[in-house]
Amino acid sequence: MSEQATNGQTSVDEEYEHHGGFPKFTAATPGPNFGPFIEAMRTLQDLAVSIDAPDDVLAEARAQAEALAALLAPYEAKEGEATGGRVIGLPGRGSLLMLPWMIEKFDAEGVRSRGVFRRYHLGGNAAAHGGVLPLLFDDIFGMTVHAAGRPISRTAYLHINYRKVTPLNVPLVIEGRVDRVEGRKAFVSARLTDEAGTLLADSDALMVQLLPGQQ
Ligand SMILES: CCCCCCCCCCCCCCCC(=O)SCCNC(=O)CCNC(=O)[C@H](O)C(C)(C)COP(=O)(O)OP(=O)(O)OC[C@H]1O[C@@H](n2cnc3c(N)ncnc32)[C@H](O)[C@@H]1OP(=O)(O)O
Repeated sequence: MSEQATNGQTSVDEEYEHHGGFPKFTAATPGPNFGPFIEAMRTLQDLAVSIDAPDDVLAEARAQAEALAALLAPYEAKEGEATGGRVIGLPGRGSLLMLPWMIEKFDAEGVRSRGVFRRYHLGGNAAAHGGVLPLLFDDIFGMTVHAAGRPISRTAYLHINYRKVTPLNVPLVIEGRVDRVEGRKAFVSARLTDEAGTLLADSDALMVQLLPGQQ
């Protein structure tokens, strides 16, 4: 823990601990039902984008979905306290927004993650939607700078080369690394391949370290 500055301002070390204006995130350890609950929600997302059901079935589904929302609404928590996104051992860290991929490697040399794009990621003609690849790359870059020991940074730019169509329900691998650092700037890159090593997309991005108090 850093020392408190005598003039009442926070010290540089404390600003570092707060990672700019970000809240400090700690890992969550939910009960055993959280992971299966999130997986069931993903299956629902797959079905919500793929069903062709009669209206009486939709009426029943709507009633059940509204009942589920009413059950959960009293437990809404603010950022940094909600469980989703803070469970290291779950796909996508237990976040429904993130790709449901598992981190395999997380160190200063780089981050590797493996998973599949699912039916709810469909863009067109059996390929992943082009808009979900930046989500995957941006998340791997956030983790990559974190694993490299850099303070919380924001993505200033992110460039993607779509080399081949990205298939659904096929195990894929993404690897990210820090290429170089210039002051607040970390230049990062990542590659998305299939398990045979075929390149599907690659990306490079600039992650800029936040200043004290910066949102
Ligand atoms: C245990 C529980 C689990 C936790 C385990 C997970 C870990 C995970 C951690 C969370 C990780 C969060 C990760 C959030 C990731 C996002 O938030 S992504 C969201 C999308 N990005 C944004 O919203 C960013 C919006 N933009 C901004 O906020 C500001 O533009 C920025 C990027 C902070 C930069 O603004 P600034 O601080 O005013 O800096 P500025 O002086 O303009 O630029 C600094 C330098 O960068 C250069 N630069 C800035 N922008 C650009 C650009 N677009 N192109 C080229 N150069 C640029 C400048 O030229 C300058 O260069 P130098 O002159 O110093 O050489």
